[in-house]
Amino acid sequence: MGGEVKAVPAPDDAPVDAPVIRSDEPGSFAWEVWAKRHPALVQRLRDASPYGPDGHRALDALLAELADGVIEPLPAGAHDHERWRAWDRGHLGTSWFAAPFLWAESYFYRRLLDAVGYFAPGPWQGVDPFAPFKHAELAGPAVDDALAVLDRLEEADPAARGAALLRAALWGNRADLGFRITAGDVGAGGADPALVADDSALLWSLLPEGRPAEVHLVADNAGPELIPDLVLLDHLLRSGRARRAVLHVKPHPYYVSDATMADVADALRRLRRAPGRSAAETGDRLWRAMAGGELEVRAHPFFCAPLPYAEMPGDLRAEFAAATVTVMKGDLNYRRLVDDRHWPATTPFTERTAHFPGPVAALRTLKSDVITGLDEATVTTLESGGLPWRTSGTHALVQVDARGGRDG
Ligand SMILES: O=P(O)(O)OC[C@@]1(O)O[C@H](CO)[C@@H](O)[C@@H]1O
Repeated sequence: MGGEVKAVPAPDDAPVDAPVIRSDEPGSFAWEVWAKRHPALVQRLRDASPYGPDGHRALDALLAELADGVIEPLPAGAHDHERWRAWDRGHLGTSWFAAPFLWAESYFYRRLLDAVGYFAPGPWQGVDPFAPFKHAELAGPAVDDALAVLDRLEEADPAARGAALLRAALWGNRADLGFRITAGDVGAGGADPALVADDSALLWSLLPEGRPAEVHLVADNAGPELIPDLVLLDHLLRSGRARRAVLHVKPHPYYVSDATMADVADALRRLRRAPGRSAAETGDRLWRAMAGGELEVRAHPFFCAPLPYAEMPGDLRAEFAAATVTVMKGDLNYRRLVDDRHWPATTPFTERTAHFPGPVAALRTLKSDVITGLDEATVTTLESGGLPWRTSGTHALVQVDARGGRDG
């Protein structure tokens, strides 16, 4: 088991006593990620790209370091060496398993890019190692099938269409349900038993039609998740619920499928050439919105930082402070929003988001241990089911803190 538990600076003066999630408990979700998922990922990378001996050697060395070494710093010449020294919280030189899961995994992806020569001058510079997986997902017929549903949604009234698109963006985070909206879902508006919390009415109330809202969406995964995110932004712009939309993506490849600018461009091209009329029109509208500035993509370095959002730098804080609402997509953004700790599940979501500089909404399928904002009855039902509801992606949530900026 890990040594000293180092507290991440708290966003306020309240004592933070929930234990940080680490990876040193065999059998835990975080432990399995290191022991199984990452070695398997390295093998997939070797199979997907024809790396030379240097690449294979660097991947071998990284795997050996993960298994029984300590966390090594970036090479002194790395362009972001200083940035990572600033982001270090004393974990360099310690075991990967003892460091906080959030910190260590973020740094693992940074080191993986080094191993495959992503940043170094040479033939692999700028080549996304995860691109083969992303492209395969985007090219699949499942995306066409999912997008065909948009034609049917055109017939729904705007509120029902919005509800369906919000749900598609939410379940898109599971990356296999994207647009599989059945006719019954459109406009049904009923409670979804797989939602452990649903503040979607509060989210819509922040975006009434005709107000000059600026919506920020912090993207998670590319392809089957990013497409419904883009379609949702198009809906908000088109229905007059937003005047401007800002899409935040990662500045470089991360967590396998996280979206970068290149993935946004691929998704928009995919929409434009989709067989369904509505999908192609949506792609064209978004293309024009990019040209006109109504849709802007940004890629702040902090989106690949190993730290919670409570520690975001001032320039990013100012961007979110100016937003009518910021929508955080996915599991990792949730972990960074509420801080990656073993919180009691009934800890109020709004208590954990008081540091955020403006109204914020989380759209997340549950894929890791952290959870907040549940009521007692929901927790009892979930726990009595005996299933891994926190980590299996079978459940999802929409949680909203409409107040924003309470910690000054
Ligand atoms: O952010 P996402 O794509 O929804 O999920 C990221 C994720 O798959 O990666 C981590 C484990 O590798 C977990 O936080 C989570 O399950």
